[in-house]
Amino acid sequence: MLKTIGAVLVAIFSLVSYYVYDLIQKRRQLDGLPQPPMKNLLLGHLHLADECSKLFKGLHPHVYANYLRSKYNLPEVFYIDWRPFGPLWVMFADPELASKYITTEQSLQKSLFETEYVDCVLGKGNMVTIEGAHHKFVRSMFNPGFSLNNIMSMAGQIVDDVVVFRNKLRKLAETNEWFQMEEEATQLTIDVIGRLTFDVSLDCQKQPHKIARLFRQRLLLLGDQTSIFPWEDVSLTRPFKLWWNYRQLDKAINDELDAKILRRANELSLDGKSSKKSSIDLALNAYEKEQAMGNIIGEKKGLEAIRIDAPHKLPASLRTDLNQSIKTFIFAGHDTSSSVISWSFYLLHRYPECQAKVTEELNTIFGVGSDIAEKIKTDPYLLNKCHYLTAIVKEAMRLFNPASTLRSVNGKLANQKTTLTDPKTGQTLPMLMSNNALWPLAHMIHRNTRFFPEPTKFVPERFLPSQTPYPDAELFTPAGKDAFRPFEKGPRNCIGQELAMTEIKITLAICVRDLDFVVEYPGEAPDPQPPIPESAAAEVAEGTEYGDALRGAIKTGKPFVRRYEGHRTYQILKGSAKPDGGLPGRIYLRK
Ligand code: HEM
Repeated sequence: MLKTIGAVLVAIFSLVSYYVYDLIQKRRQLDGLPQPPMKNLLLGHLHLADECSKLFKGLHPHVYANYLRSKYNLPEVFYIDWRPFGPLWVMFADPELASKYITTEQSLQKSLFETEYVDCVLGKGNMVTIEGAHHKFVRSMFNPGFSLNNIMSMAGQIVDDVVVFRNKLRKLAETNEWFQMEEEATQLTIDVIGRLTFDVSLDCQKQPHKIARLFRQRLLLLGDQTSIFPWEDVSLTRPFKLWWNYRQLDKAINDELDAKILRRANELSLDGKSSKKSSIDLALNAYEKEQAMGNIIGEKKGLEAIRIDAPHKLPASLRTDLNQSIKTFIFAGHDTSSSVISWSFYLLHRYPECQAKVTEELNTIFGVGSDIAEKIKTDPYLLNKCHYLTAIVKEAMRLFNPASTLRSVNGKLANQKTTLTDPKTGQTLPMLMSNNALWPLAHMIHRNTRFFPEPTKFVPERFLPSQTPYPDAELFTPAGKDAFRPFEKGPRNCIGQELAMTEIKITLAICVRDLDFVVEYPGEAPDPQPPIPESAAAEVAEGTEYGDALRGAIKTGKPFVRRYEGHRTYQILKGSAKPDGGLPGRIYLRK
């Protein structure tokens, strides 16, 4: 017996020793590469994971690398080693290198850290995580539905949904009711996605819709995604609840899809094409055309062309692609757009001079006291003249970007570059190392002072060459062409970017001239406006009032209201980067 126990102990000891030895060898590969200081080879940068998760508790982890870069004055590509509790990160603050090696000139596969999470939300086979020919097929089927021309042709319907939103806000202003802006904006963006996808409003703004409810429930079920250490977020019932929620969501979407197919069958004109412009209509048109030409992968050539005019005629693989794509549009499109709408309201209140400028622009383009909703319906291209409004949306997304991409080098693929050369330092940097993830971190790139001087300040004019206070910024040079990347770049960029920009601009154009949103967190003074620091590292530095108070609270464990770069409305991770607390507050009619 003693012999057996002894043998087991020796085996465990040998395994642990080998594991530690292997980890230390892996950390040694980072010698001489740009990185923050390691405490020792055993712990790597885990002490920094601990520091960041305490200083920025509750915040979206995309703030960590930006903080470490300023604190340790790191170059524009650097490594952070969180193995074995996370990946070896390769962080990019240089937009040119990010596009050249990761997203555009060479477009790398999505990283496992991204695909595992997204597949858990949407199920396998969704547009965000599929690769290669399957991705090309699905993307090209949906491209027509998301083209700018098609979105502009649906502007009138988007206006109808925005008018419901504006009327709700007006009512909330009349009753002086406390509410969460992001909640209201999310119902609007789901209605807009419904319009674009099915050609009917899901009417979420008027009554709760099953699909929206199940989806929101799903995101909540996924728990805390900010935990770095596995023991921080454990739930035994979660897998079952997620499975049940998935079944219901799948069914609800299939029901809506079948209803759409039946409506389309009635709408089919004599030549067999639907004149409707929803993305499902256009995708079915594209599929039928490709199928008639024998271009569908996996189908034999010469099969008789089908017309999908009844739910049972939808091929099973196409049903799965459509169902997964609808889920993806809701996932990728609802809270990203609603967050930008929410932050734009917040920022316009905080910066009255910007509010005055946008009001002046709206008055000039649409007329003083005009019904902007009606004017956009008559001529949606008037939106193209709203240059300052567009700059506000861009600056809101620069400061509070809702999403980004994570990639990895797959050693099995031929012709893939596995090292990069940083032209500024001349150093060759490996991109392929054990368990690593490459992050062209929009949050950090958007704070790169070469392109965005005084990065923590809200300055919409920086996007307008004739008005920018930073004419020497590299944003206006070829090097700066990819510096603003809220929708990412290359073949895997956001398919919904024209829809997002159009719906956000329509919403702001219709609402912000008359409505003023003021933040109010429960139990806190309304309208918090902490000073804007030079950087996040300067804000939390020891010796500053906020930095010392924060450290005191960390030590004592007392509750503490955090802020980031001078904003109480910091970003949290819940599917995407959203405003903390759903951006709570009250709305007022402007005099
Ligand atoms: C302000 C709003 C939005 C932002 C900031 C945003 C941002 C992004 C980003 C950064 C990606 C790349 C993700 C990755 O590589 O993993 C992406 C992909 C995607 N987005 Fe958006 N998005 C927005 C709105 C929308 C909307 C409204 C839709 C559709 C209704 C949408 C649908 C998608 C889809 C389907 C993908 C995957 C595309 C592909 O891989 O081919 N997004 N988005």
